[in-house]
Amino acid sequence: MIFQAIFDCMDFTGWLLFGFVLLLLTDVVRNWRPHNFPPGPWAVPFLGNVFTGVDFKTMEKLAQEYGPVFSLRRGSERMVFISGYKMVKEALVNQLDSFVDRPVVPLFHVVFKGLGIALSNGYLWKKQRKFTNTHLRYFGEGQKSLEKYIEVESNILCEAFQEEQGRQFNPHYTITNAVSNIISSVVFGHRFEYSDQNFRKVLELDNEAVLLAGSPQTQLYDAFPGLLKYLPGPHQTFHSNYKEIVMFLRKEIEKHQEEWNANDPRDYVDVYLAEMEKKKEDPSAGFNIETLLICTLDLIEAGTETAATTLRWALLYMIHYPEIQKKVQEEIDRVIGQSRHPTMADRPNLPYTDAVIHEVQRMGNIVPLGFPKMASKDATLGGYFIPKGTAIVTILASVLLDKNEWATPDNFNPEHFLDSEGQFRRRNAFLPFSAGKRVCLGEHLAKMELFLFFASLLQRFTFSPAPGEMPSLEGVLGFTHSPEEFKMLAIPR
Ligand code: HEM
Repeated sequence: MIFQAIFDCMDFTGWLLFGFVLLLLTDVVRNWRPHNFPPGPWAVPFLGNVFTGVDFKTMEKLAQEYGPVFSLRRGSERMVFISGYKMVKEALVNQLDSFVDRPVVPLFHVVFKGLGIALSNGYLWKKQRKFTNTHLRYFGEGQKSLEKYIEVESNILCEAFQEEQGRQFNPHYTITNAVSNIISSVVFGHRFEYSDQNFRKVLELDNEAVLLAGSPQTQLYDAFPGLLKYLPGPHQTFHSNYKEIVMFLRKEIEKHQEEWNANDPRDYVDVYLAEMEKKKEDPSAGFNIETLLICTLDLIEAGTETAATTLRWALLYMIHYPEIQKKVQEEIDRVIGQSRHPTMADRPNLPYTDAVIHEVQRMGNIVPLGFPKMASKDATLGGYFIPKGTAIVTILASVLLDKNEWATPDNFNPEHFLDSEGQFRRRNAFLPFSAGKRVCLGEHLAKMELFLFFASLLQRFTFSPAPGEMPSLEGVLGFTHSPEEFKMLAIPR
């Protein structure tokens, strides 16, 4: 009776208010924080914390306020953030099976569709990762070994720098092309000339996509994919860039299919095509053309942007710290000299150079938030309850810059990786490749690339800023943390 009377005298505004309160209540009930869930800032009704930029600097501030395990809500999805070496190690290493899966990230899902290696799960992920790992490990020997490929490419890169004849230039795409040529040789059996405009376009599209992936406007897509897919915005550029990259990769695969000879496997794609024949009886392992396409995307992308960005940071730090550059060159001159190329066998004899590369990776901090993860089962972390299916972010930046682990966390200091005798010293909190079951698949390859490219460049050149233009060490935040564009001089030694 009372409700009837209220309804009878409600006007349009009253109904609007009533509808809003009802929606608000539904939102509150639907997004009720589970018992003992990690704390976090107050979330705006309906939207959650979409106005909090998910970048490592903001996340560090939140960790100071809420502790090493805290949460945010985007739309109606809750995300848990894990900060600092102690807690990240607990999550990835001590609780090895708790956070193995990837969540569906709508922005990426449009492209990767849960296939391939980096964003797949379960049986398909296990099979694809194992197959790719085996191929990378036994890629080839002698003239076709990974080390040989990197040595040859380092030489070509040095020649390209030489052609600049001491003039100022931006090394961005020459380095990216050189690094990409290593994984391209593994995957497609050939490299791309630095003058190849088609490939350059692919590298530029990828670079733009990686930058866009980190912007708050693009990330808004993850909170409201159903609505935003119809609206203009940076997410549209992101998706159309990937469309073009995928088209490029598809053409390479089609060429391989035409030329395929079961008795003469030349590269990853050829070996994968053979595996597709063998695994016909096991469709859930996912050995088919669509998964191959995404595996090549994973490898080319993860194998290019990361190591190339690290090398750009390396040159930038050398420009900023000429006395450190000089010490690296002196060590290389003493151990290798000028008459032969650096090899992996030289690494144990170049502890200072090795320490500098590690310190570049620590300060470069190129994947600050790691790759997204998901609780594979109900878990407890730092005393908080994390239900199965919750999205997890391990803040790798907070490990590489952890005040409890590094003597001078915010300063470039190769001594972090040297003992009192000047010998190389491993550090547990050095986790740029993450850890646990999802640890970077290309760690071994990346370490070879960084060492051989860096040592070859410093053997042949001295790097300095373009006159009057000391480049910034601030960095640009996208999906990766990369240097701002800079020009430099490469003076032959
Ligand atoms: C300096 C260079 C590199 C860095 C810093 C780096 C870093 C990372 C990180 C942080 C992850 C996420 C791990 C996790 O989820 O816990 C990852 C995954 C991955 N990386 Fe790398 N990476 C580098 C180079 C490479 C290279 C050269 C390749 C090429 C083979 C590669 C292939 C992959 C793949 C396929 C994954 C996904 C693994 C999976 O989900 O099972 N990475 N990398």
